[in-house]
Amino acid sequence: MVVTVELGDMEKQRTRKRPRLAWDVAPAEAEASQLRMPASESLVRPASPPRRDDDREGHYVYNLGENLTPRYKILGKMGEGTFGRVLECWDRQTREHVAIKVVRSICKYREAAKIEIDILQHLCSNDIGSSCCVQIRNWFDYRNHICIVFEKLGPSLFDFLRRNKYSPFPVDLVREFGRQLLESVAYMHDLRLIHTDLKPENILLVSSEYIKLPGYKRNSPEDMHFRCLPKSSAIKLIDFGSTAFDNQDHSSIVSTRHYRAPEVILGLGWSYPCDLWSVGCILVELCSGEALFQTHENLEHLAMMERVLGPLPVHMVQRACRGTEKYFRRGARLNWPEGAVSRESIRAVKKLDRLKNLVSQNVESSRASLTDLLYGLLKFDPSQRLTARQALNHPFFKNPT
Ligand SMILES: Nc1ncnc2c1ncn2[C@@H]1O[C@H](COP(=O)(O)OP(=O)(O)OP(=O)(O)O)[C@@H](O)[C@H]1O
Repeated sequence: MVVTVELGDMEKQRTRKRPRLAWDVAPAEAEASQLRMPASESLVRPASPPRRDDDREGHYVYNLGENLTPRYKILGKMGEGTFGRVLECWDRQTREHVAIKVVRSICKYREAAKIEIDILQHLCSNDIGSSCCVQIRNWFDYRNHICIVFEKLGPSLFDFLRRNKYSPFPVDLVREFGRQLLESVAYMHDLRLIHTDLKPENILLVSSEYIKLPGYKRNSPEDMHFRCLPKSSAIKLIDFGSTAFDNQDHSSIVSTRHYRAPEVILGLGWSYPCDLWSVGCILVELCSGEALFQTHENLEHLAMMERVLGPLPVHMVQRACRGTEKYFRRGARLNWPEGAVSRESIRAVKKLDRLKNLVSQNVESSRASLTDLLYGLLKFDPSQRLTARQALNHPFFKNPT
C-alpha cells in the first residue's frame, strides 16, 4: 500500500483543533473570493497592522493573517534560527507561497543579514538552474527588520528523520541526496565561498510530499508500523548566514558541533575541506538515522573521531594551537580515556564502531564504495580530503550497484 500525503497537512491535522479562522483559506479560495469582491473593494490595498514593540530578543511580533508590507500575507511560521523567524507568506504579486526570513532587529543580525543577501544574490546570479542552493526572490527592510524572501521549500532532512523516528534513508536515496549536496558545495567552492554550516537541518526537501509504506508488525497484527519516504529526492541547501569568502580570516570556530572538522577543533585554520568533512558526517547520519559524533565537548569529540577513523596524524597534533595541549599526552597521544569527564563519556565513545562496521550495520548494497567515499571525505588531514568535484566522480556516484 502506498499512501501519498503532504507532510504539512499531517502537521495541520494534528493541531487543527480550533475552528478555521477567516484568514485561513487556501490561496485558490482566497483568489476566488477576491474575484467575487465588488470592484471598488478589490482596489483597496490591504492595510499594515498597527506598530508593536519587538519581543525581548528583537523578534518581530505578528499575528497570523496580517500583512508584512501590503504585498505579503503571513500564513504561518516555518522555522526559527539564531537570526530570526521564517514565515510562510502568500505573495499577492506573484501569487505563490514564499518563505520570508524576518531577521531580528539587532544590529549584529541586521549586518549579518546584509552579507547573507549579498551571498544569496551572488549565488543566484551565477546559477544556471542546477545549483541546489535556495533561490532568493526579494528582500526589504520593514520596521527595522531585514526580510529575505525565498522560494518556499519543504521539511529539512533532519525534520524528516525525526518524524520518521530516526529510521535511516535507503542507500539509493542517500546517493541522490549526496550527489545534490556535493553539486551545491562544488558550485559554492567554485565561487570561492565556504558554507561552514552544513547539517541535515540546512538541507531542505523541495517538496513536502511523501509516501507512506507499511512496515513490519511487532506484537500484534494491529501493531502496524509505517515508514515514510519523500516522494521526490530533490533537495536544496539553505542558511548562508555563516558562509565565508576564501580570502577572509579563517581562525574562528565554525560549524555546528557534530559536523565540525578536526582542523577547526585543533585551531589549525580551515578552508573548503571543512565543508567536505561535514558532508561525510551528514551521509553517515542519513544512512544510520543518527548523528555520527553526538558530543558537546572537544576531547570527547576527538576521542570519538579516533574510535571511528583511527589515530589523528601526529603532524596535526604537533601543529595544534595553544589551548588544545590539554587534550594530548606528551604532545602526541590523545589524553583518552584518562582525560574523560565521566564514565558515561567513556561509554559513549566505546559504543561507537569503526566506520567500515558502521556502514555495514546500516547499508545493504554499495557498502564498499560508500565506505571508500566516506573514508575520503572524513580524512583527518584537510589537504588529503576529497574535494567536492572529486567526490562527485567517486564510484559510489558514477557506478551505482
Ligand atoms: N526557503 C525555506 N522554505 C521553507 N522553510 C525554510 C526556508 N528557509 C528556512 N526555512 C526554515 O526556517 C528554519 C530557519 O532558517 P535558517 O536556518 O535560514 O535561519 P537561521 O536563523 O539562519 O538559522 P541558524 O540559527 O541555523 O543560523 C530552517 O531550519 C527551516 O526549517
